[in-house]
Amino acid sequence: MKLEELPTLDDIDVSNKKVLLRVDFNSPVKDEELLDDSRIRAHVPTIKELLEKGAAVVVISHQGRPGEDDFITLEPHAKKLSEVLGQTINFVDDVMGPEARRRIKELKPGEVLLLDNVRFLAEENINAPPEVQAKTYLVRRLAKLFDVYVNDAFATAHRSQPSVVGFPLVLPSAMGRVMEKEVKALSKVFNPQVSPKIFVLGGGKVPDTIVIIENLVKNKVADRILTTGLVAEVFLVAKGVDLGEKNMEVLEKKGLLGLIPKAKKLLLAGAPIETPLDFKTVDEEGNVRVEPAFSVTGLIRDVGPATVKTYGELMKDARVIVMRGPAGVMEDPRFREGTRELVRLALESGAFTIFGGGHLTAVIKELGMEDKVGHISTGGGALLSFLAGKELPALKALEMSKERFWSK
Ligand SMILES: Nc1ncnc2c1ncn2[C@@H]1O[C@H](COP(=O)(O)OP(=O)(O)O)[C@@H](O)[C@H]1O
Ligand SMILES: O=C(OP(=O)(O)O)[C@H](O)COP(=O)(O)O
Repeated sequence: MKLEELPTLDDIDVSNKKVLLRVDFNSPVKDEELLDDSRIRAHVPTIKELLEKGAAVVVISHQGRPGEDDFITLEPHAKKLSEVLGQTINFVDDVMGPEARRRIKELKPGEVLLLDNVRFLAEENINAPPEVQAKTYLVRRLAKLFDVYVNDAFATAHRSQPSVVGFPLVLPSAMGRVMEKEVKALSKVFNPQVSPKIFVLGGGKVPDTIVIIENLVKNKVADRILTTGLVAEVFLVAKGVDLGEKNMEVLEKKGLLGLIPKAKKLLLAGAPIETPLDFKTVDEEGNVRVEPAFSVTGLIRDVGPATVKTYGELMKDARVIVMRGPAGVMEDPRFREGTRELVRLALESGAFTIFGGGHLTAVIKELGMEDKVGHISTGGGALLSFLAGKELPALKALEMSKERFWSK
């Protein structure tokens, strides 16, 4: 099935219906506060449209992952949503317990209820095929309270989790406006014929990024891959560079050392992967300095100026630049410069730019350069999986839903 053939809000009747709307409100967080509200704002048109069409809208999302600092309640998201929607949002600190179910049942057309972080449920943290996820407690408990399921969470479309792929198998389903816009825009802007294509990949989700790099290389999508963030550290170690005890400890604690053989394999196969020349580091006394990548003594926090310059030069040759994940720990203003400069250089390069992930969206806004961007995706991993030619489970599930409910 072609993606354009998936049902949208134009194809479903939601008047007086109870709609379960999966969004991605997952936002950068510091000290339990939201650092950026772009993802919340992005879903407002879908929510407004459903309300205007007479639906009672129950919104479901995740935030962070268990064990991470950003794994928090959606209470701040509810406050923000009320503000940007200009309407009071009902919030329940529960997902499928008696209180949540009571509030869902009582919700009236024109009202919005936000459930709490769906990853508070163990089931949501497991990836499995749609048929399996349709049988989870979450889906069995909640599906009977709804008439329609709408998936607007493009940024989570690469996850095969119950709230993404389980509901479409048991409820008539459609894409929300964000999902529709992303899928249509990316299919249009990402022309396989236009090259060179440079991918600048950073951030902290290294296992996902390595799988994506494998696909980018296998399908010959990327002409060059410039690594930053923790992704770069793994590739440097794979090249045999000694990053020092402290950085190796970080990689070990994050469970990233196991990825080194995969990274080595990619390098040995001649994958066009570049690594940073220098880093901004911090020592135990809190002194920040720039150190060459091959003789690092402090804790790596950002890429250094030589890396920015070299990557900037390489980006000048690109016709398409895809960037995802920050180059350093940009939550700390002392380590924001690498990410900011790389974003700026990409935007000034003249290439068509595609940015993904919550952190970079925040930087583009901060630079005030939104008008120079080719496409800002709400997704990071989902965007790259899509561009690397992988099937997105969320779309696959919507396709299965269409076959089950729409062809009758
Ligand atoms: N060298 C580094 N060491 C530790 N953490 C890093 C490093 N570089 C980036 N990070 C962290 O990666 C996180 C963002 O990664 P990720 O979630 O993959 O990006 P995004 O949300 O933009 O998709 C940030 O919290 C940032 O602090
Ligand atoms: O922020 C997200 O992905 P991204 O960092 O790749 O953009 C999505 O909310 C998915 O989150 P996950 O990678 O914890 O499944």
